[in-house]
Amino acid sequence: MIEFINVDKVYPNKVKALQNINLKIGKGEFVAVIGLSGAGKSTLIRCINRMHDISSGQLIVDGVDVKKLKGKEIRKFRRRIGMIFQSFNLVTRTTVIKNVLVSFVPQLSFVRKITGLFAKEQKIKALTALDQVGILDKAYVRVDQLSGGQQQRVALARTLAQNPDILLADEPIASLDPVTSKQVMEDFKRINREMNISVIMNIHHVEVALEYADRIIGVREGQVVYDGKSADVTDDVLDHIYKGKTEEVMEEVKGEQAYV
Ligand SMILES: Nc1ncnc2c1ncn2[C@@H]1O[C@H](COP(=O)(O)OP(=O)(O)OP(=O)(O)O)[C@@H](O)[C@H]1O
Repeated sequence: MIEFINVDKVYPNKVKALQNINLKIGKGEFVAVIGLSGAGKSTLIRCINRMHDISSGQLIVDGVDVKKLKGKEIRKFRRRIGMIFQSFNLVTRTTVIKNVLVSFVPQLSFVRKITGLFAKEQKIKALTALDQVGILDKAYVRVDQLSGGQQQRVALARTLAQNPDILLADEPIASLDPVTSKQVMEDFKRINREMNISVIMNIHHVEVALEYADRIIGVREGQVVYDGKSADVTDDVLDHIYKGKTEEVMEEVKGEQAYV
């Protein structure tokens, strides 16, 4: 369970990115966070694994008060929370399996670290994770020979190899074409259902969010302005979350018409 209690986040430049956030996200939920650019979606997600510190309030993740974690505790805590980024964050000049094995480096002994020797059990875990995302046959292929969608699956496998309880995804399909995006979203959905891993995803594609997520959290100017089932999201709800956008587009259209 992830619980935000009266959470505020103010960046050092005084930008109030989150204001009085109160949320409860249960184990195994698939949540999409939507909203305009700059609304606070990334900040909301990145507070969960302490990539960003909250400024006030309380954030409890599976009974852990995230704000109180220190040093080694933060690293240990993060191992339970996988993070997927838009840019995949892979070492492209090496093989797929090596990229997945990298996730075990913090757990290696000093000798294994300097020799790069991974235990058999770790290799099995890495291969299992690649199988779970359907790219086991690419294990010994260099990452730079893979498509964007396949690279995102490698990133997903690297995270799965750690047996996370929670998967945070920050715009995971932003740089993928629509067909590949669907495949990656199917992977997330399968992992969510079959492994009961909670997924909290920041996503710009509203129609994809509505199709795959069970719950939508709409953020506007740092505040939660909608929290409900995807099936209950109406045009009015979207207008409320994206308030201002329609008027902006209309202004642009009017401007363009003036040129014609
Ligand atoms: N490191 C930072 N330092 C200062 N301000 C920041 C920082 N990161 C984000 N912000 C500001 O906080 C607000 C929320 O940003 P955030 O990145 O969370 O929004 P977002 O909804 O994820 O946007 P996008 O969809 O464009 O990624 C914005 O006004 C942004 O400029």
